[in-house]
Amino acid sequence: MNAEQSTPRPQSSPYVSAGLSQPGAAVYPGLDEWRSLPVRQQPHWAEHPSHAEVVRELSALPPLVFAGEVDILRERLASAARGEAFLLQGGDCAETFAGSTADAISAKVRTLLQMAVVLTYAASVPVVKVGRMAGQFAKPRSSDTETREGVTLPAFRGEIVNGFPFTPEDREPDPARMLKAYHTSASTLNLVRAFTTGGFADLRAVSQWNRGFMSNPAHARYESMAAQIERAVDFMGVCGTDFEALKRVEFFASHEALLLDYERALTRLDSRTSLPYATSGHFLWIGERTREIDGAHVDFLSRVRNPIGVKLGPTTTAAEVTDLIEKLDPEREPGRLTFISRMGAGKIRENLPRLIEAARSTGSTPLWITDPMHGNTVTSENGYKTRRFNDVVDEVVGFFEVHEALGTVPGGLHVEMTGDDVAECLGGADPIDEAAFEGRYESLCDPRLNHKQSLELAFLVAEQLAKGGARAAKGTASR
Ligand SMILES: O=C[C@H](O)[C@H](O)COP(=O)(O)O
Ligand SMILES: C=C(OP(=O)(O)O)C(=O)O
Repeated sequence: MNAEQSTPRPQSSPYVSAGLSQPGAAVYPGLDEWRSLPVRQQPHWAEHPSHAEVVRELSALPPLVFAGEVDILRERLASAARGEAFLLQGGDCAETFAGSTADAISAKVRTLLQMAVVLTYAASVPVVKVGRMAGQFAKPRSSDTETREGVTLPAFRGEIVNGFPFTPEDREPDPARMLKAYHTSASTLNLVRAFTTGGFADLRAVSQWNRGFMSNPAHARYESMAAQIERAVDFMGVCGTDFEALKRVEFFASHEALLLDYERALTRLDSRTSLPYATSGHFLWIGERTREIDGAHVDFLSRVRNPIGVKLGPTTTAAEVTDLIEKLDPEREPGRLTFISRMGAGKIRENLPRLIEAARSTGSTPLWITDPMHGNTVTSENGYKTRRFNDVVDEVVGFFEVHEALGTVPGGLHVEMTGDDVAECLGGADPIDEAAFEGRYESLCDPRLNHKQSLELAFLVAEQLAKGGARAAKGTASR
């Protein structure tokens, strides 16, 4: 595990000490077991005067996603694990309440749809689209505190916990923020659902998704691909094809299941099966700092039916991988478990193979995806957290190389990105330099790819996928 983790601090809840589950929350055997385990990266707010009331209110609110949708995503992820689809997962490092505007959500969704079109068209592979959005409000931190000019305050842990401004009032964790996160997630999801089913995502509008974005090389390449797609669609129209299927896209929401008070309060029993689902998002992942096998996060997520991801950093051992499989996917259920490797460009080729081999030895076929962001964070000369686009690309290429060498499936990409024209990651075809950070660095935590860099990465991934597809086809032909 990571040396950055803070000390485990078992926490208690008034409900647990009373031997009760939260009023209104799903009651199911084992769902509260996590409360007796070491839990990392939580605010210490159980004694806050509004904590119990907020949890009670959250427990009574409607689910944000439905169990049936979650089951569909599990099936889609199973196809990706078999190599029949590719998972594209992306969004902000940390969503913000004020930043959850219609324009920002639209730009993010359009960018993801553009990336998906590039992957689908250039590599002939269906893309499972998952936003890192409508719930990505909690952040694990390397340190519990932050010091500026001799003043030490609690670290910013995402707007679901505390505020970003460096004042004692803002940095004080406030449970009422969980309600704000819930309502912001609900309005974001509402708009995403409208965008993806109400005509905005119609494939016949593929070139319109480019409108409003700054012109750049990836943009021009996209325009030319969009024109080809539109010609093909027109041709199909002339042939009498029914376009209903092109009008809407499936789009799922995901976030790191970090804040267990929130996740537990939003867990509901599915009316069809009476099984527990975390209804804060379709896909939830466990972060690199909270994936210890005997910890609260792994235990809690082992008990819900959602597809679960686990981040695997450079120190992950083969034994940790097999233990995670036994705990999170004992039935070896297709689509249940996704491993998100985030090794760093310099380490992936050496570290990933033994983890894949370990998983293979258990008879499990998890979905393997790459997060080429989190292992490649550096600090710029002018003091910003950043990532070099070339490192991101190198980690992606390493991921494909490792899977090709082992004959396994490189199943997806997980990126921190935005549809906005920010300057947070260095490089790209229309290069961002350090000076640009001064006016256009907006992330409250980690650096994101901007719209151009995201599109450029999609073209590069599509090339890798197309090469793999061509090799597979050749292999099949010669068999
Ligand atoms: O997004 C990931 C983590 O929350 C982030 O990298 C932690 O950053 P820190 O090391 O600045 O706390
Ligand atoms: C914290 C994150 O990543 P990791 O757990 O891989 O560090 C994240 O994806 O926001």
